[in-house]
Amino acid sequence: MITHTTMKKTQLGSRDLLATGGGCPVEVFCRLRPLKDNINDQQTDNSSSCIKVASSKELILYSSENTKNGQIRESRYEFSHILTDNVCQSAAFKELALPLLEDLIQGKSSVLFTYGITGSGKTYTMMGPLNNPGLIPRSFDVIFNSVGPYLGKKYFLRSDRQNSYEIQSEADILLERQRKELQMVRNGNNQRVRVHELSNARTLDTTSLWNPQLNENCSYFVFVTFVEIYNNYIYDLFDDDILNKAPQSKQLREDNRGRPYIRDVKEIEVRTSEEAIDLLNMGLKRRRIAHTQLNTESSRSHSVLSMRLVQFHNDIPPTSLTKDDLTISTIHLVDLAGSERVNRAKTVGERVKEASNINSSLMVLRQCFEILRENQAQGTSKMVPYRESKLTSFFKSYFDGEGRIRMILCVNPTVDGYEEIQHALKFGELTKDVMVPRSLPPPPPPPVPPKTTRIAALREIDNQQQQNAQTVLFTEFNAQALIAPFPSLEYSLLDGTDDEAILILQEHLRRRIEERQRLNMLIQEQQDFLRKFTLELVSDYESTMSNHEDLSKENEQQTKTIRHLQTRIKLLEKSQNDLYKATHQIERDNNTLKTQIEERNNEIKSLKFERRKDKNDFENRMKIKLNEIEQQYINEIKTKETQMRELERQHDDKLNIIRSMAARNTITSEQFLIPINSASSHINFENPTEHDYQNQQQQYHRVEMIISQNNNNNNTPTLSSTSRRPHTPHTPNTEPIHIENGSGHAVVAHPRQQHRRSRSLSEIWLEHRPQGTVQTETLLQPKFHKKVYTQQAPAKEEIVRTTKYVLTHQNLDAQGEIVTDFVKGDVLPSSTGGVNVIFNDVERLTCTSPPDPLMLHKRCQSAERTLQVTTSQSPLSRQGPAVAPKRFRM
Ligand SMILES: Nc1ncnc2c1ncn2[C@@H]1O[C@H](COP(=O)(O)OP(=O)(O)OP(=O)(O)O)[C@@H](O)[C@H]1O
Repeated sequence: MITHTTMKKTQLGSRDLLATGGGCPVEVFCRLRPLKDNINDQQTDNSSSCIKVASSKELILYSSENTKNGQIRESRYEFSHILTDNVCQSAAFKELALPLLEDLIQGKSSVLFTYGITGSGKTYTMMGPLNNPGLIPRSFDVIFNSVGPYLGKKYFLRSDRQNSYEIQSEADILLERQRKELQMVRNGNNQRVRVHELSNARTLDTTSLWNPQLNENCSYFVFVTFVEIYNNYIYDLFDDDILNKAPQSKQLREDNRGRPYIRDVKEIEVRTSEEAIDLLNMGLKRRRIAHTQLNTESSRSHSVLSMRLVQFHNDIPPTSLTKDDLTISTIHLVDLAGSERVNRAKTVGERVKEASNINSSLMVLRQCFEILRENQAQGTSKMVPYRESKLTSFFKSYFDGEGRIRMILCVNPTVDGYEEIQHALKFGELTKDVMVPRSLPPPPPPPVPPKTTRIAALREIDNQQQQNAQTVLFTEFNAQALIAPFPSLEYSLLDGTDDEAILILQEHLRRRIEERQRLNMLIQEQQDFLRKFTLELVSDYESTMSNHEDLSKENEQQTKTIRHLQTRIKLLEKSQNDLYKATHQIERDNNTLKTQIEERNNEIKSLKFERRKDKNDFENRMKIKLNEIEQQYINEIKTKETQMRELERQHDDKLNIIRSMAARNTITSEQFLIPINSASSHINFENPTEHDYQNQQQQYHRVEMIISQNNNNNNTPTLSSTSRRPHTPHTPNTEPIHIENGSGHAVVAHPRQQHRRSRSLSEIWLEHRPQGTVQTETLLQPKFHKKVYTQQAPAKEEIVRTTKYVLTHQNLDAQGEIVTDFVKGDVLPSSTGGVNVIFNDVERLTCTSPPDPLMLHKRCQSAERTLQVTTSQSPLSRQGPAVAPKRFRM
């Protein structure tokens, strides 16, 4: 029965098993390398050791640099066992590998790693030199010393290439043997001869395996495979194709029980230690090594030598033997490539790539152990990254409990590798705490017949053979009797009457007849036996043939299934490759997009930066411009202020004149109300604007009109001199002026609004009344003391003699009434000797039809302060007015 115990373990799960106490720890042994290289007899660069062995399980590591307070830093590490530098190869073998070989014979699997930094003695420990072999050659010796006498027939088992074996028929065995011999003849056997020479040169390990449980009633078969994992690709070191320039890497697969196996790997049946060591040496020659600064022969790949022991009980007849009757156990001896720091090993080119691959696969191994430990210590269930490297994928089932795991931590205790040693020791100590599920014990062996039974059986066979031989001898004896010579009758036959002779002859003939009858009977018996035997044979043959046919059919069926499965696998592989390609493409696209996004982001950043810079520039320019504009406006305002002051000064002069005139004149009509604080009359004397100035001008004009009317009507209230407006508009007198009219009503006038134009007698008016001007019948007419009248455009000489100019202009308004404008101006001499007329006033006389008397009455009642004059009292008669009554508004 096959005793691969992995699957059940895997299904149970390591945590469950550990929880139930079913785990066993990874055993970590530390082997110290002597400082002096025994082989090359070279002293290493740094001859002082940084390691001191404290006990068989503990060592102390000393730092090369002192601490701050001048003390040497030391750290302690504990392992399952420490092998000091004086432990020889044989002792190391007994300590490290022998227990695993005992397990192997008992049907248990295991894996033994050598781990360490480059040049620490891993290959030395595993392979060793010819005269001082390492663990692998010694393991071969011990295994063949133990099971050698009980090896089964060669080629009886053939690997199914999926971790199991098929049982071969006699014919298949014969064919296989012929094939192999033919192959050897074809190969010229050169290589084998050469490696045989090597194996003969080595020192044989005579250690015999003490194994009381070795079952002598079993047949044993030993198979070996040898692969290397280089740059995360698996190569078969037994495959001659590896000598090609571009060797094909092997795929890692899982069998139907989830155990990894290497597809199409060459598994060679070995019958002697020499044969195995020959193969080992052949593989080693093919393994990739290189010269580095730290090791003249540095392994650039992880090598895995797997020795598989298959056993079955002899009491099972070969014809009824099945796969399930086989007990298969494996030991994997793994020589890991050394971790190395590129700057220390001074590697370049291809070596750097190798080193990075080595380091990364070792890192995955470390991560697996670390996560396993974390999961176990903290009860977490983090995913263990087995699949991240071929090395860990291959041994995944061992982490799940297929067998024991042992690790030899090789250390070269030179001081200059302190940090790396510390790293390796830490890892070793951590690994020691990792638990792997315990392998299930192999199934109980089928009842083994006692040794005596076997011998008795052999004796029985021997007796039977002897009996058969005797039967044959007996038969031969009787045959001799059958041809026994007649008795001598020379004398008797001469005389026909010789009765005595006749009697003798008769007797002889009678005996011969009897003998012949007996022989005939015997022959008959033999014939019957033969016939029966032949019939049995025939029937056996027929049944065998029918079985054979059945098997052939089954075989065909299975071959078809295999082919079908192979096709499917190919298809799956193809689709997997496609998926890989697609994934790679997606990754590439992804990277491209990421790069593009980064570029865009950078562009956006630079644009933002530029925009911010532009904005700052613009703001600065704006500030400068605003300052300039502000300055310009301030200058303009100052100029305007100066101009305004000048105008004010001129008007002050005029006002002074008006004031003096106003002191002599009276206001007659109470209807002439000067609006006080109305929107139109409001002037800001503090900061007078052009509009204020115009308003002021209009007020002057009104006052003039009032004065003009007063002169006509002689019905005037008195304007007290105290109520005159102040001299300057900047210091306005806000007190109202009280004016009494003739009817005793008090009217209020604002002193500032009582400006009037100068009426100095020195003024000479030039009245320009164009031809066709209609004489209106208005009551109010402008009056000029001294005036020159003209209908034409005045000549320069006429204007020079005058100081004031007035132009009478008429037009019709929307109601068809005549509107008369008196446009007035000051005549001022110009600097070039001419004159300028500066127009500064317009008086308008407007005629409007009178409103409804009722409405008029109402309006008079209201407190509306509008200046109005009613010139006609005639209401609307039935006949209608001959001349429409007029109302004048100023
Ligand atoms: N225990 C030892 N006794 C004597 N010599 C040793 C021992 N261990 C290692 N050496 C020597 O040290 C040198 C380096 O050893 P080895 O090649 O085994 O290192 P390694 O760890 O396999 O290195 P790499 O990882 O680079 O392959 C070899 O010359 C070897 O002979």
